[in-house]
Amino acid sequence: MYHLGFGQDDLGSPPPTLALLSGDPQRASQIAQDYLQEGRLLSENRGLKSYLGKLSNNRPILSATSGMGAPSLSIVVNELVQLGIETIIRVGTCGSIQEYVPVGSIVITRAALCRQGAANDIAPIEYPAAADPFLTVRLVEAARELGIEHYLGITASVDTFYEGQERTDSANPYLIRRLQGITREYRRLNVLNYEMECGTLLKMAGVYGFAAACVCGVVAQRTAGEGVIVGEKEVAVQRAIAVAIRAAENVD
Ligand SMILES: O=P(O)(O)O[C@H]1O[C@H](CO)[C@@H](O)[C@H]1O
Ligand SMILES: O=c1cc[nH]c(=O)[nH]1
Repeated sequence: MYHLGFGQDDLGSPPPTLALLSGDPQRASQIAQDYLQEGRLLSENRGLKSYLGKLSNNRPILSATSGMGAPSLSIVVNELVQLGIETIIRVGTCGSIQEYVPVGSIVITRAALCRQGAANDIAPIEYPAAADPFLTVRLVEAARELGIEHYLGITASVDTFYEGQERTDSANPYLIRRLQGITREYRRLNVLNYEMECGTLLKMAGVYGFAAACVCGVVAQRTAGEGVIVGEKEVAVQRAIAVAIRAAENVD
């Protein structure tokens, strides 16, 4: 595969049909090293690290990198599906929009408000960005079993970390009118969190015919400020990974 940098022949027998997909290549490594058996690097191309390993039930699994944002994710997901991947769990980070969703907890997406340009190349804007219900229930069950504080709900997937998530403490303090007040509006609409890949992933799943779901560790609390709470990020990420791994182990 041109962008992933590996192909069918690298995947062994039986090949994996399941992938965990992280925005951050470091997280893809962490999953392979700390949570998979026999994890080995398949490729590192354009910063996209991909690992092959096994779950505790011996099932093969990929730990891959989407990169940040929907355009990069769309390329990676397309190539993963060409390689036979049938189930994708995004393991991400996010910013909370609701006061009751604290930093350190996790958000499991049941559907996404998809404000992403790349998704419009794949399906009409009205096309639903819905998570696979069975996979999503697996994530919720995993969080319950592991005793991890979790919230199930709607995620806002947008194209920019700063302007699109209504951040003004950045190189661009000016927000165009349609983004001024958008976080408050989403809060009122019961949207739980902001991130940058899930909506496009879920639309691709509907169109291509694979199962997808998303779990994100909360690293920012947008009712309190704009910044990422770096000191609590690792805990949030580890919780999201643990839940994704447990859910993956229970996929049929
Ligand atoms: O931590 P990851 O998976 O990259 O996810 C979130 O973090 C990045 C922004 O900091 C975006 O990709 C966003 O979706
Ligand atoms: O606030 C945040 C934190 C992580 N990722 C995002 O997209 N937004």
